[in-house]
Parts: sequence; C-alpha cells; structure tokens
Amino acid sequence: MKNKLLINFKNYAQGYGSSGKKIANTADNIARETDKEVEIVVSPPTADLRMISNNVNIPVYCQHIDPIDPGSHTGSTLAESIKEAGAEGVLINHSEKEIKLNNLEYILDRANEFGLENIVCVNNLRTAKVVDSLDPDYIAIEPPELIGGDTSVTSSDPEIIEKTVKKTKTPILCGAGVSSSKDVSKALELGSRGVLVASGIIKSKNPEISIKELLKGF
Ligand SMILES: O=C(CO)COP(=O)(O)O
Repeated sequence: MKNKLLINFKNYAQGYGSSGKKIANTADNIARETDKEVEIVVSPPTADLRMISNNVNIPVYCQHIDPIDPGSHTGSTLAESIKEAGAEGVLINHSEKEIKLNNLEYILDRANEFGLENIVCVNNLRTAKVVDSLDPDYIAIEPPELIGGDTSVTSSDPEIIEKTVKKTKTPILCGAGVSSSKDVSKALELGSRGVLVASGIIKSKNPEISIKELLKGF
C-alpha cells in the first residue's frame, strides 16, 4: 500500500471548474513524473467529478456520500452515481460535512458495494476507536480547530496522531494545516500513511510548487 497525498479541493474559489481542473492536471502530471512511492489523489467538488475523472489518470475521490439507495432523496449524493461519474473513492464524515455516526456502517456498506475506497475522517481518538471497529479502508484524523490554519497538526498536536496510530488497527492518515515537506515527513514518522491537504495547495499562489514541496516529505 503506497502512502497517500490526498488533495481536498473543498469548495474553494480556486478549486472548482476550470481552475480546479488545472490543479487536478498539475497533480496528474506530477504523479506521472515523480519517482516517489506515493499515490496522489484529488477530491474535487461533486459537480466536477466526471469532468476531472475524464481528464486525469490519478484517482479521484468524492468529498461525501449519503446513506441512501436510489430513490426520492433530493439533494443527496448517491454511491452509484459518484462511481459512474468516475470516483474511485470517497471521504466520509469530514468535519465540514459530518454524518450521523449511526449511519456510518450503512455508508461503508454502500461504498464497499461499489468498490469505492473509503477514508473516514474523525476529530478525536474516541471517535477513531468507534470507527476502527467498522473496518474502513483508512481513518483520517483532523483536529477541526487546526483545519485551514498556518500550523500543522504534526507540530501542534503530534500526540493525537501517535495515539490514534497506536490505538487502532486501521491505516491512519492525518491532516489540518499541512503545507510543507517537513509536515509530511513528521506525519509519516508519527505512523501516518499519508496526509490530506486543502488550503496549502488549493489556495497556494503556485499549486505546482506546493505539491512538489509536499512530495519531498514522502
Ligand atoms: O480539511 C482538510 C483536508 O480534508 C485540511 O484542510 P487544510 O489543509 O486547509 O488545513
């Protein structure tokens, strides 16, 4: 299993439409050229999934799915529709798109049914332990108060990564404020299998330089 760099486009002004496509193409080119053993994944807004999937070779993940089957569910995101749009995986329970934990088992079943790799995001160790028992593919630990900030979780709260790695059996990713190769190498040193990055790339003046800087840490 390769270490992961997941780029979460969220709904940043720079992360959708033609601007999001440009960042995804940049990530795709870098992935093709790098000799690092790392899987670069892009997670664009849902409306751009098909457009991005048609334009890149790297995996594309959706930012969310709902606990639903096809039917009368206005405004929801369906596992089979994101699969058909080209998604290979999905983020679940991001702190900016939380789900009810009692729906998690069903959502994981839906993701697994369609072969969508799943990354369940958690805010704390207690939730990580609960999620661990449901056998997701990954758990991503992201303290919400550090998301979008200037200080990386790897320097502000390294203990939370270390403890989550120790107390769970699921491969752990981490994120929040990650922006440098040093943050990445520290994350790996703490036992994480990769990082989730949003603002450090999407809001960067030069996403290409930012992605290459992060790759140096792997
Ligand atoms: O929420 C995140 C990734 O899912 C992290 O966001 P930032 O990289 O902006 O802190």
